[in-house]
Amino acid sequence: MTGTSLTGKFRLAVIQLQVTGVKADNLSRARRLVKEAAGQGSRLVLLPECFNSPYGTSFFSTYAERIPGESTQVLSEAARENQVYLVGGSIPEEDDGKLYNSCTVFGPNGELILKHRKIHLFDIDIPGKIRFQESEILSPGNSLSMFDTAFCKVGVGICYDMRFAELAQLYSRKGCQLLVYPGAFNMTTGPAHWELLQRGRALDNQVYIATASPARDETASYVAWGHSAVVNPWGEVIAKAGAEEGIIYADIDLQYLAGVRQQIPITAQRRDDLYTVTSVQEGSS
Ligand SMILES: NC(=O)CCC(=O)C(=O)O
Repeated sequence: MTGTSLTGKFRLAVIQLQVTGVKADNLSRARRLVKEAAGQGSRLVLLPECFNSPYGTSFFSTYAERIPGESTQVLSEAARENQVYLVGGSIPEEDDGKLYNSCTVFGPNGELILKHRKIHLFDIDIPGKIRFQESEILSPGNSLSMFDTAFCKVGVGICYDMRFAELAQLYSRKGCQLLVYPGAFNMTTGPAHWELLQRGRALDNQVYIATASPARDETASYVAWGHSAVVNPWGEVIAKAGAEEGIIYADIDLQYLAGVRQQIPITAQRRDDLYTVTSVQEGSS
């Protein structure tokens, strides 16, 4: 279903969850915070990357689940009970002997409407700072992932996926007005790039961007930067968390987005005769 509400506005909530090693606690806290967000009028709620498990290659196989499974059952119920679109962050997914970093999205009836497997695995090596190799354990997804809501079309990426401008551009060209990235940047790249990337993706594509990080836990093996945020199509940060657990809210205004696109009409001005970004998955939606 496409289209917008009568006002062209809807409320988005981003949950910056404190993720612990106890899966049941992560699930119950996520469920409680989804309810709280819905109670504040949110129609779309976003959870962080790896919301049911500590983030780290040594944890993925232990916490991995099939989909559907325990964690996605909780997400489905939370979406249905609260009548929200729920972007369920991500979980380590096990399928056919492989592990993926997968985001599931549920509609207000609790039905699974999308599964996105992280396309770009987080493999970096910054000497003296951080080395992380998701590809030692995980397999990449191979699909773009978009879903329709009653308000607008939404594109999904997971964390490192945000570094790839082409993906965001394709989502925008396919009609997405909001891009969501569950993510877990770290204490090196977080302060340097997290907000910059979000503002860049928003400005380049004249879309809203929402990111959800786990809350910071200084005792964890991987310390997440936090600072979940929402950025508008003008490139302004309109909601931002600190390092701790909490919910941030933003009103997504599609008339405002249309106004920005009208004032600075880069889409119509693009020189498709000189350059283009194409998907090998034409028709994917
Ligand atoms: N979980 C991730 O993909 C982390 C990405 C990250 O920190 C980056 O700098 O990129």
